[in-house]
Amino acid sequence: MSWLDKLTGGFRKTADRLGDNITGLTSKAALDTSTLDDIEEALIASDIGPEASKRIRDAIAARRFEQLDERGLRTILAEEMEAILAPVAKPLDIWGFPRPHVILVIGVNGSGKTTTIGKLGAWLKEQDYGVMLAAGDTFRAAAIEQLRIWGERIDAPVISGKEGGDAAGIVFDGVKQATATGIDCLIVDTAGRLQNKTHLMDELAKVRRVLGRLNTEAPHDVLLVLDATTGQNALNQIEVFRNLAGVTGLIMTKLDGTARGGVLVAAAEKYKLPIHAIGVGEGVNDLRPFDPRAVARAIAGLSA
Ligand SMILES: Nc1nc2c(ncn2[C@@H]2O[C@H](COP(=O)(O)OP(=O)(O)OP(=O)(O)O)[C@@H](O)[C@H]2O)c(=O)[nH]1
Repeated sequence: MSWLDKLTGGFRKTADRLGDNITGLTSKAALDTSTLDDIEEALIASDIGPEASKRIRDAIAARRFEQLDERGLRTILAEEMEAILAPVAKPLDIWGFPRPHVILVIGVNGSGKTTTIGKLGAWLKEQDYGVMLAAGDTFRAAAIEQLRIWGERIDAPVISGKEGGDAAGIVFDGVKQATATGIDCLIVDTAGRLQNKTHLMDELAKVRRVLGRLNTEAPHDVLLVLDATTGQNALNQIEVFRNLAGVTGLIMTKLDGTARGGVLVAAAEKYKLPIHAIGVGEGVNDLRPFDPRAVARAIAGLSA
């Protein structure tokens, strides 16, 4: 299956929800105010968020359509969602020296952090970059083990310690070893226990201090991994982690199998943070750079 087919398939449930919500809205003779209101409501009900939904409604109103059939409406929605998504689509750029480029990956437990790190590592390796992983989530032994398994799968070395060990120490070792062995990119897993925010903030601050001592530019990226199935809760997580850790970019995962993929558009409009990639499956090739046109058309239920 091509990646584009996979993308469209991944967004099927989201597109179905949007489709259900807009059904019948275009049968009226003219696109009047009440139809525009209904379209805005349908978008909000599709997790696209109040800000983006209002913006899309205003854009449709400004285009002064006499009438639209359903396919026409889907096309306009795709165009307007693309206009929101395009400014935040930003491929990860790991150029720059000195090496290694350090990516800190943050997010709540279960958001798909470890899987995303594995997939991201595989994607970078595909481009011939040397990749190393660091198991900075020392809170659970299972998390360390899971990262080791991903390391084996993608053939990347993994720096890890004991359960309950010092995350900053592991990151320190990671940078040292990555530097010594000429690794291009070090990807660091972190704990995501929001239950104890002070501890989490202290831990992330310590990791940053240690990194900064070794390389003033590091971490080069702080990527927040979000689980699309949590819908609006994903937006709350942006709010929390932005304040907690300083987020430089987003990766939205689990867009397959959820009807809540519209939250991607909501996040783009509300926070304007770069979106680097999206996850549409658990497999090693299921993370891809964020293509705003393809994603907007997939959400609108149009083939790419
Ligand atoms: N369908 C689907 N499942 C995913 C995706 N990304 C991750 N998962 C699954 O989501 C679950 C949680 O992913 P993890 O990578 O363990 O999440 P985590 O944030 O590291 O969680 P902890 O290890 O508890 O800290 C796993 O079963 C993954 O296989 C995705 O894009 N699509």
